[in-house]
Amino acid sequence: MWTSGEDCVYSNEVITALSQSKPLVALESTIISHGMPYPENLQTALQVESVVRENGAVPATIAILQGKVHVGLEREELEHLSKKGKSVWKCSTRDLVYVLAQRLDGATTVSATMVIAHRVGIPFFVTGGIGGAHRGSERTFDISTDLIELGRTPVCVICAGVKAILDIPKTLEVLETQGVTVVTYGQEEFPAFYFASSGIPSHIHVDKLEDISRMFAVNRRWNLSSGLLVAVPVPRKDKDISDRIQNAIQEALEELQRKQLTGEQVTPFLLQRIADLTGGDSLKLNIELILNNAAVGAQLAKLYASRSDTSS
Ligand SMILES: O=c1[nH]cc([C@@H]2O[C@H](COP(=O)(O)O)[C@@H](O)[C@H]2O)c(=O)[nH]1
Repeated sequence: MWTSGEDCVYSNEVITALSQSKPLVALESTIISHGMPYPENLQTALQVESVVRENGAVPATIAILQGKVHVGLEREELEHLSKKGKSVWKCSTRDLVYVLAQRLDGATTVSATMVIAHRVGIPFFVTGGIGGAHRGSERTFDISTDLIELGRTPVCVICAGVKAILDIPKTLEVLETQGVTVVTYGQEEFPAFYFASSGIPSHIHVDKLEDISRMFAVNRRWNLSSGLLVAVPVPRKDKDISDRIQNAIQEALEELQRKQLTGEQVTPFLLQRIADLTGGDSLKLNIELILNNAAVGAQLAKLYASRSDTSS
């Protein structure tokens, strides 16, 4: 446990869980500030935490507030981040030292949340979708740090696959290069966030959470530096919504090209445009898939905590 009270503040719920070795699930905060509008972001963050509790684990939403790492947020802190939205620093691994040193507020992305979760000893982390290799990344080099962090931080990340706004085959190639084990839960095809189907077969798929728990136990026993990425298909398979989201993705990508946005602005812009163009349907699906991931992640954390062959 990271005991430096100077830099790290734990919520009471998280402190108790850590001291009693209860299963914990880390949650990111960029999804709250940059991934969704207010008030849906606040409602979703609270719901995700409830789903984690209902499934037998303790939620630890991670963010940086006035230069301190918070592991577990109180309601007013969640409200603060939700309302400040995109004016909060989008903090990926490269930004951590700046945001901490300047005593800023930072919403942690998948990469920074992984770094912090690992540091405080939380092996499971639930999110919606990870960042990836953007379309055209062979020219722009726009590849999310999330993929690199997965290669060097041994945390089990539960997501709904990789968004179709990204280049999915390239994303999987980069993960392979980084030595990341990617496993799809419950189907053969790798899921594409809004869509259960991507047309791309998974390198590894399993049907039981016990298999994933055992894989992560091996990862930890071998002391690997890489993480385990678990892809959980979105539960709703509605052809009509899928078609509308597919069209919206095309339109949003064309707008992106015209606007010439780059770097950390790309993902929030696309998510917002797709939500606008689908009249909020993509946002509803986004919320559904995160809640589903939260249930799966909490069950997995609980299962893992009951193993007799692990120490963490
Ligand atoms: O559906 C979502 N996917 C991803 C993100 C966030 O976007 C980050 C990736 O950003 P970039 O593509 O700039 O690396 C992820 O780590 C995550 O925090 C999000 O808010 N919503």
